[in-house]
Amino acid sequence: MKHAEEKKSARLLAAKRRDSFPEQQRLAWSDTACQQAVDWMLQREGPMIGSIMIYIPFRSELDTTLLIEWCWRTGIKVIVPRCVKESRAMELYLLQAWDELVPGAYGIKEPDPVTVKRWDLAEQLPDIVFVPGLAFDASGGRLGYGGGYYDRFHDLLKETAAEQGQRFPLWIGLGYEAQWIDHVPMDEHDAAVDAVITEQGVTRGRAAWI
Ligand SMILES: Nc1nc2c(c(=O)[nH]1)N(C=O)[C@@H](CNc1ccc(C(=O)N[C@@H](CCC(=O)O)C(=O)O)cc1)CN2
Ligand SMILES: Nc1ncnc2c1ncn2[C@@H]1O[C@H](COP(=O)(O)OP(=O)(O)OP(=O)(O)O)[C@@H](O)[C@H]1O
Repeated sequence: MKHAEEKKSARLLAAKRRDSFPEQQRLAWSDTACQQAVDWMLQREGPMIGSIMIYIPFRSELDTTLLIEWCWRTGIKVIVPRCVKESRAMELYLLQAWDELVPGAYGIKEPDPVTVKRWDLAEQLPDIVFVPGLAFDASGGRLGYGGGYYDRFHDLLKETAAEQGQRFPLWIGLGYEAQWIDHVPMDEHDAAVDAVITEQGVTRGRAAWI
């Protein structure tokens, strides 16, 4: 990987910066950003959204609670991943209530694999995937924790979309304004986001059509 060292130091810096904001500030930004995502989903043209895939926040990540609860109230299906550490893959589950989450890999809350309904990608792809990040840049660059989980999942989605003749989901980053950086070092396997939503609104990456 060409940018391994550069990414490592960028990760440390970005994590430190994101952690430095007081929790109350982060929660306020999070709720506003979630509301921006709701407004965008309501205003965008095309068929109504049927399902989203979204992360459950850990550490100082943007808190997605408001967006998830809005989807539940609106009848939009909420799909949440679970990490399989051995293969660095993600399994998907249909989340319907908070008590379906249990402590999982890396201390992230994940759907209880024993009781929660599995989501079969081959049957239906989510319409939107909201991805977490340590930092984003204006051309869709995204810096993650380095597990490659979302990049690998992006490949799987691509294959599945091609096999099933389904539309590829919108790939949207969620973060605070404070998470913009000038340039995210991107390797060939890195998936760029179509847009980033923050408390200030939607910023399109290379996909001006969103
Ligand atoms: N909420 C949430 N869920 C998510 C992600 C995420 O970023 N946020 N992921 C997005 O990919 C995956 C989890 N990826 C992770 C990868 C590494 C570490 C981690 O703790 N890394 C160590 C350093 C690793 C090492 O090199 O030893 C660390 O940061 O201290 C955590 C999560 C899947 N689920
Ligand atoms: N599509 C892929 N197939 C196989 N390995 C991959 C793929 N994408 C990434 N990897 C591997 O995963 C590791 C982490 O990649 P990278 O540093 O880009 O992670 P990241 O995008 O920051 O993390 P994440 O997506 O988990 O937030 C690298 O070793 C990389 O080679």
